[in-house]
Amino acid sequence: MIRPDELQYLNGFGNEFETEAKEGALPIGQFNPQKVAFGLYAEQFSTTAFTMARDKNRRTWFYRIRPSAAQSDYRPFPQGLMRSGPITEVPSPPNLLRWDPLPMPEEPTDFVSSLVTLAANGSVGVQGVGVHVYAANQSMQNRYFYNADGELLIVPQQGALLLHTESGILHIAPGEICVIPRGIKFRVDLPDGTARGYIAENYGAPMILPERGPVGSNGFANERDFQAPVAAYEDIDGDFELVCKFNGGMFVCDLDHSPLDVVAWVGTSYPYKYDLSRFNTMNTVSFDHPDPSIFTVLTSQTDTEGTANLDFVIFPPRWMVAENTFRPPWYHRNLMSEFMGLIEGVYDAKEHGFMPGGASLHNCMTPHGPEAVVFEQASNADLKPQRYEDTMAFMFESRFIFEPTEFALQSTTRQREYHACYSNLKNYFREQK
Ligand SMILES: O=C(O)Cc1cc(O)ccc1O
Ligand SMILES: [Fe+2]
Repeated sequence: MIRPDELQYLNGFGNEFETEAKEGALPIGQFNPQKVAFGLYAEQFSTTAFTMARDKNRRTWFYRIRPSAAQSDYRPFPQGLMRSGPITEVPSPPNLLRWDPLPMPEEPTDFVSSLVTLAANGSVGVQGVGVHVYAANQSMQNRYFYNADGELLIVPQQGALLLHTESGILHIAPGEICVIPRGIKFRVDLPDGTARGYIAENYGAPMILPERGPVGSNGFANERDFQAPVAAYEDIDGDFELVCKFNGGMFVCDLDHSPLDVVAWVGTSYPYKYDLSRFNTMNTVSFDHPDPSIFTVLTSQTDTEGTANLDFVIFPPRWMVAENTFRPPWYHRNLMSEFMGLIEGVYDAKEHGFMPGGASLHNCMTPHGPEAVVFEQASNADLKPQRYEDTMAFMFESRFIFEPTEFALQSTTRQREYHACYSNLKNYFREQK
């Protein structure tokens, strides 16, 4: 298996990149010459409408051994526990919800077969988000996958992923993330034998970097730290399956060659990775607890300004220095709905029960905040500078209510007593009267 240090990347966010695995494969000065070099086929791949504004337009030209059209008809593929928004199989309760990590499978299970939907919102393929988890113990064999319903933001929690994509190869380990555009074909190898993590399937506008406002021209996630792969191709014949998720359904077709046969590409739509430790965290150096939007890595915007389809927010290691301040998250009720996961360590609002690989869901107007014991500690803490170490929680935040799946509500991993973490909050007012 390829080692991470053998891979090369193109640095930057939102750039038009060009890369060729064989010198001379990229046409110069035009996109579709009468004959492409080396007998390659030209194929345009668009992940925004042709007419999208120039700064948001995403399309890539592939120069490949065979066009993607060289494939069989599709037939149904087992749906498993993969679901899409809207979730109508069970009513969505406004309850606080939390889950233990998904156990590793006992049977050989690859990335695609292991996908389980915990929640989804919006309308598949158009706007909204699907929230999935994976727990796999086998590399994908003779099988490739693409998602026609949205881009995939993959957040590994345990075990690295080696992603062989049409655009090239990416290695992501826990602490890194990647985004795979809608439609890009890929297969997943597991360098560590097993892997577990979270996925936000973004049906809406492709993710971009949030504005920096008065912070200026540097900080938060910096463009130069995003990495796209260089072109790499497989020229192999054989019996292959191409699985796809399309309009919420799972389908499969046959191929007699590898679909990862792109020798060169130029464009603005490509997978990219980001190391979360590169996030330049901003926070108060005086008092009070800022809104968590200050930790936004990537955002998918809607037509309503400032109201995201999906924000990807992290809670990284950082110094806490706020004076005369209750430092953990305050108690709150929000318009925006919050799905949270934990990559490693402990999250400051929840020292118990929110485990690496686990998840919580606090939907629109569902009240939450620090558990009772954290309230006691933080209200009485000596407020010297304190470094939060070895921790990385994240949030998928959306304007649309995350509807849990039937599996999520019925699963034995669901912590039915989660709400009890608030039951010991005392009436101090009466004591102090
Ligand atoms: O609910 C949470 O833990 C996420 C969160 C963190 C924070 O610091 C402020 C608000 C918020 O929703
Ligand atoms: Fe919250």
